[in-house]
Amino acid sequence: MASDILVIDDEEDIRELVAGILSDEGHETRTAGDSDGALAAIAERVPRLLLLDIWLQGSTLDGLALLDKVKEIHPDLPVVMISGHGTIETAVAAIKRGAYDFIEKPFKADRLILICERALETSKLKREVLDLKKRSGESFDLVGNSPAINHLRQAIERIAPSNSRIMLIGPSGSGKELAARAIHAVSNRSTGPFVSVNAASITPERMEIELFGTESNGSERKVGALEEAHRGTLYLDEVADMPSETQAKILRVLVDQQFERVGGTKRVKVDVRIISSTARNLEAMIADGRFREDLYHRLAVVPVAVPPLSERREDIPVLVEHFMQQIVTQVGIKPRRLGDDALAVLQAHDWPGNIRQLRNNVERLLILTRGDDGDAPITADLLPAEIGDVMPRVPTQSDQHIMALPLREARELFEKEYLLAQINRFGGNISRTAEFIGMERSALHRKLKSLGV
Ligand SMILES: Nc1ncnc2c1ncn2[C@@H]1O[C@H](COP(=O)(O)OP(=O)(O)OP(=O)(O)O)[C@@H](O)[C@H]1O
Repeated sequence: MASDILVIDDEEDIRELVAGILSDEGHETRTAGDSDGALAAIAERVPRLLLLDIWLQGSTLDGLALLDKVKEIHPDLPVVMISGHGTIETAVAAIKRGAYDFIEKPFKADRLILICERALETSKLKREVLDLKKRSGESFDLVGNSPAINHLRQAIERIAPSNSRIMLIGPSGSGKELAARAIHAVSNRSTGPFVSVNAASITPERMEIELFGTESNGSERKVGALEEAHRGTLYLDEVADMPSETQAKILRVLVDQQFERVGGTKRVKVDVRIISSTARNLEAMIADGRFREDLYHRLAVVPVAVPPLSERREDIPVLVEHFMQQIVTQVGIKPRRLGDDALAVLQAHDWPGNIRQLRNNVERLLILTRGDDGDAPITADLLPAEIGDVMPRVPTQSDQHIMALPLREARELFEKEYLLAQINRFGGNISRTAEFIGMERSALHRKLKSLGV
């Protein structure tokens, strides 16, 4: 990986030696003997990596001061410090101030090359992650205009600025984590970390290590999620799956605002806002003694309901559009139009897996049809059978095949199934159903009555 590297050292022979080794590896190198020369070179063109001597004799700024200055202007530019014998402590201090690593003089060429390659690779990965985040259109905006999602949005705006603990209650895939991220993003902790712990995917034995971390427990040393989330938000996903011992410990953290690492004795104080979530009926679990009532009251200071997708079907068209855009940019495929029939099926389905399941289906459709004619709309027959099943299959409730029925009965059966599916699609709204199927509202009412619906 050829890169532009700036070597800053007051000793000319070291400068030239380092630059020579790196040039032999195919890198483009520039050199500077003091801080003014270095800043001028950076201003001319920002290099990909700086190699910076800690001692810069006869220079306006010494190595550490120059590091601070560089980090102020280019926080993402990686800097490797060159330390002489006896300046190791300063080198360690430099790392705390943002340097990537240090190399001690005298050094072997291999070691210099390795450290530089690593610094360049890490910085490249960081840039790629940022870029991917941008391209994936990752945002914490809740898409939708239904009364249900508007209500949720208002609740988020109202509760985000306070520090109160929130419990998000809603079925799997309904957007609880997204809501938690949205709360964090508009809270006054937004510049702090958002750390997510999924209680359902961690074994009970690992749970405490994940949450509290360990203090030199043999070879393992781990910073726990609570510590990681200091000055930010800790999202505890599916709290109902937390083992009872962990429940007791979490309760103590909430009461004392401090905890001990696994195998440790020191009390660690943290400032963390906890947002928790559950898809289960915690009240029933409390009644059965499977969840602590005192913990529930501490976590659910503000309970917020996240509605299932079946209660906000009117959001389905905008959600589909939103996911299409997202997937098209992520996967790098051409956008497609969804036919009215496919949209009708998607809107009529019950979505037990909620928004996540809808997103998966949009992705599947786009991938399946990527080689097809880009202008033709995607039709309903491409949807998997379990999604298409909501469309009236005639006859559904009768045991008899439709061909065994006289026309009047077959027509009535069809009308009943068709109307039920359409009404369900419009969330039970008769006016909107009537408008779509092209009937007067009063006529539809009469029809439903005559069909015994
Ligand atoms: N209102 C929304 N607008 C846009 N995308 C959404 C919305 N709600 C959810 N999503 C997307 O749907 C997917 C599932 O959401 P999320 O992970 O937040 O659900 P969850 O309720 O936390 O699920 P689980 O309980 O299984 O952890 C994510 O890709 C999320 O970005």
